[in-house]
Amino acid sequence: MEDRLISIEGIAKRYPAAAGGQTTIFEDLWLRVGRGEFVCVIGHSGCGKTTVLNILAGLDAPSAGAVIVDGREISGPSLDRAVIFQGHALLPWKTVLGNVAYAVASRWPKASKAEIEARATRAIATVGLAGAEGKRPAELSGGMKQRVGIARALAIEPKILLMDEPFSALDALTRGTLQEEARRICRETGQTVYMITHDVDEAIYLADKIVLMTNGPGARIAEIVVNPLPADRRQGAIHHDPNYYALRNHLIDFLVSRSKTFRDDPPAGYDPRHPPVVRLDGGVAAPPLPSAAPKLRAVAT
Ligand SMILES: Nc1ncnc2c1ncn2[C@@H]1O[C@H](COP(=O)(O)OP(=O)(O)OP(=O)(O)O)[C@@H](O)[C@H]1O
Repeated sequence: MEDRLISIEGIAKRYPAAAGGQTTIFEDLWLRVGRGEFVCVIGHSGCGKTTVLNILAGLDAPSAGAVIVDGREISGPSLDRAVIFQGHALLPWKTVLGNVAYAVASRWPKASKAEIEARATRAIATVGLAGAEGKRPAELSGGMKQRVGIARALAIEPKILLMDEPFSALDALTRGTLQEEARRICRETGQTVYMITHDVDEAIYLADKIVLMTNGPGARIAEIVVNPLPADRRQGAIHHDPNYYALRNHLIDFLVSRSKTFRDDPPAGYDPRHPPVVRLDGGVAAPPLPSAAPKLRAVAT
């Protein structure tokens, strides 16, 4: 039985349309995320991924529906939910230690300076930045700044880590290293993560579950793909896993074709409250599948 931490319950987002009326960016989104799960969300630009993440962060509100975290409906930002954006948003006048300590002090306002610095120093070491505590953001590379962003988020021990394409602005080598560290840290700490990515391989490496969103307007969650790769996967070797190409093909096929056709041609029996959960286990094939897709088994949540 899943220990549910996040429950997205029928949320929609609408904006006034230029020609009058309203534009519905997405509607009737339902998703449950278990404690300790690493969820990656994939979908084309404009389908509302960032809007959903902002709603989870409490920075935006849905036009309909609700988000329940740990049994309570969220109504605004909270230190229980830390956000890591693509840009690092560090305070330029503070050192690495100062930036992380600032967040720690907001979380535990009664803690002593020594306790705050000790906690911040530990988080900085966790992301491999020991020795750089005294540097200011202008003295850091993009990868180092993003590490500080991760340290700052982790240092406050959030219930949920929300990441919006956190590695997309980095060079390939740094991105790979940070993906490995993010996965290691999140596994070691049992961190629950909700992350947006455009990078299919990043999702395959990091996620326990991959949420596929259809194109907007009126975007939906088309399905939830359970990652069949073993938990102790290694980044440089995942392409040797027998399920790797089937998974990759399935995700790319969705982005290339089904994300566009889903709205007009949803699979028979599609229920937005229970998007199909797809498992690549070589089992019996079930809809919704294009003919070229690997054998999948779809089960209701
Ligand atoms: N304040 C606003 N008023 C009107 N439309 C808006 C507003 N904010 C966002 N939108 C629209 O909502 C849609 C979803 O935006 P959002 O940034 O959530 O998409 P996304 O899937 O994260 O895209 P990307 O992958 O490009 O970051 C876009 O079409 C955007 O133009």
